[in-house]
Amino acid sequence: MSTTAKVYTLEEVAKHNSKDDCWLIIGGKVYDVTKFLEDHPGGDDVLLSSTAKDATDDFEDVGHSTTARAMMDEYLLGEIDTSTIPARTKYVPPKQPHYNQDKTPEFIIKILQFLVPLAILGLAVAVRIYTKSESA
Ligand code: HEM
Repeated sequence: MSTTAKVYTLEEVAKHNSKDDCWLIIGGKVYDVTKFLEDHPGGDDVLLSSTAKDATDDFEDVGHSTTARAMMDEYLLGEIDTSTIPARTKYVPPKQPHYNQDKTPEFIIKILQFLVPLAILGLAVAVRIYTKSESA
């Protein structure tokens, strides 16, 4: 066996994504599982849906047995050029909508927040004084 394994790009591997031609990337290696599709205990659909990407997580999530891992050598083609696999996208939380959506200038809101309670208080005092002088 040759010691220099063939190195494939993701683009190259991704072309093999059908029932008649199915390649997988698992643990940095490339496997041609076309002949195994029908015999895979987990079914062919899961294998096909794991094509054109790094299927390591899919493979590991199932918790494959050592028997399953030993079988893989039979389908080994070569290695994947890891630089061709896009890095995991980091979760970016959506931006919180701004509270002040109507674009009213902030300072007007601040002034109103101060003035409205003051106006209510003033009105209350005025009513009180007025009713007092009326009853006197
Ligand atoms: C060369 C690659 C693969 C080989 C040789 C392989 C082999 C096997 C074997 C032998 C089993 C029987 C259970 C065991 O011994 O662990 C199995 C089950 C299974 N495999 Fe794979 N598998 C491969 C890739 C994948 C991938 C990429 C997925 C994607 C999700 C997958 C999903 C499953 C599922 C869902 C089961 C059924 C588990 C259950 O019902 O208990 N396999 N596989």
